[in-house]
Amino acid sequence: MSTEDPAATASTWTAPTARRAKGGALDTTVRVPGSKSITNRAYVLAALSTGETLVREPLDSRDARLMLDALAALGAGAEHASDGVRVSPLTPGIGDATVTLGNAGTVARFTPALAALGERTVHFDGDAAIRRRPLSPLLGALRELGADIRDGGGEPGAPPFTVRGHGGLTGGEVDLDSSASSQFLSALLLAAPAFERGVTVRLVGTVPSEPHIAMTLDMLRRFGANPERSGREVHVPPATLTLADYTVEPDLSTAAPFVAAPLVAGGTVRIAGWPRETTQPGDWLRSLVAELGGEAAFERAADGSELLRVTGDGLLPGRELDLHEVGELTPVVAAMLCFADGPSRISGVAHLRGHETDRLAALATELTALGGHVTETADGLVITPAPLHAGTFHTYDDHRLVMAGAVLGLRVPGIEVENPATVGKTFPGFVDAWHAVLGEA
Ligand SMILES: O=C(O)C1=C[C@@H](OP(=O)(O)O)[C@@H](O)[C@H](O)C1
Ligand SMILES: C=C(OP(=O)(O)O)C(=O)O
Repeated sequence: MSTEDPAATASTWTAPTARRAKGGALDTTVRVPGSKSITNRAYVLAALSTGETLVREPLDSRDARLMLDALAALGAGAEHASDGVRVSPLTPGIGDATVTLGNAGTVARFTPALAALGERTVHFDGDAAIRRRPLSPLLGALRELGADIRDGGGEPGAPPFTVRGHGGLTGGEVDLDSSASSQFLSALLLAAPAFERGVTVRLVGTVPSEPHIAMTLDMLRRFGANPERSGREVHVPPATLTLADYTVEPDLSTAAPFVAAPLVAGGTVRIAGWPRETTQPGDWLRSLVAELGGEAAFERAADGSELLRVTGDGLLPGRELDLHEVGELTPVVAAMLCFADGPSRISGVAHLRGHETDRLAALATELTALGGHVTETADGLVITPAPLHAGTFHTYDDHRLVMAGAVLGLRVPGIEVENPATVGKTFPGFVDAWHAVLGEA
């Protein structure tokens, strides 16, 4: 998997219709790769630990490789073994280093603090898209906590920028507006055990993607830190991190199009390894299935492993959904709701304008171009039922738009998904897995 800008490999993919599925209704099991959010947190926490950590079943994708490359540039080690990736801690080092961000929010937000803890001069830059994504509230907070960060000639507080490491960060109290991305808060919390005074973050504004904050706190605890949250304050005292072994869960947000498939096309799809307890936002899909008239139930496979069985009949009601906590699911959910028999409204996701692309604008434009009646609001989308037709679905270098295009193709022949390779941000094997689910492997 290349970490080159995927725009370079543009082509189109005709998303298969479910009509072609063997035997009519879907009936299959799919295994999705490891969680991007958990994998990249595990790598960061492992790099901050005192000993080696074996990260089992990690995601291998553009974002995960960018994170490993970033940590290597900052002095950590990563050895690919048959049972996972062995990450060894950051080492001090001098001279210049470069961190390539791609369009990975987790790399752009989680690694600058690590550079400030070291002694290198580290240059950060990435795809054109990451230069437009919000970062400045985080860089401002890091400066207040003692980091030496210099703008690199573009927009202030955006890539390119340089972090000059002076061997550590004082830390302490800081105000943070994390309303544009929960990753700002996660970034401070993940690095805080290594700050001399830890950190106390006083939150200004509302933080989206709440499950991702719960994920950060949970993983900090597993690595030995003691974060405490009280109202709008989060405190992480200094701590020595260590964890020998960590197993990554399947990515439940990557599972979203596979959960959508039986609801949109009718039939059953089983998702292997769905955890009974998790902090992942994708777990909310189980309640969405019920709300949309389908069924999602845990099942045990013949080999004893857990599955989530999702069943639907292709009939979907319109719904009003606040996706503030689960924003990354919006593209797939919007695609599903295009097939509902009544109007729908998605709200609470203004921050999606700062994702891989402006997802609200992209979804409204692309779904309208295919015949849909989809309009943007300040913080979401209004979707009114209308028949869709064949056409090109532009994906704006956004993996989740590829997944949304696949869902549209289930019921609309001739959806040409532009640049399917960009899905490699989180699931390089997505197109093959999708064909397999439709019985076309
Ligand atoms: O911390 C994380 O791993 C993530 C947090 C969320 O970011 P935002 O809060 O910016 O939406 C989510 O959308 C992103 O895909 C992954
Ligand atoms: C917003 C997303 O990614 P990132 O980690 O780049 O923010 C996403 O995966 O939907």
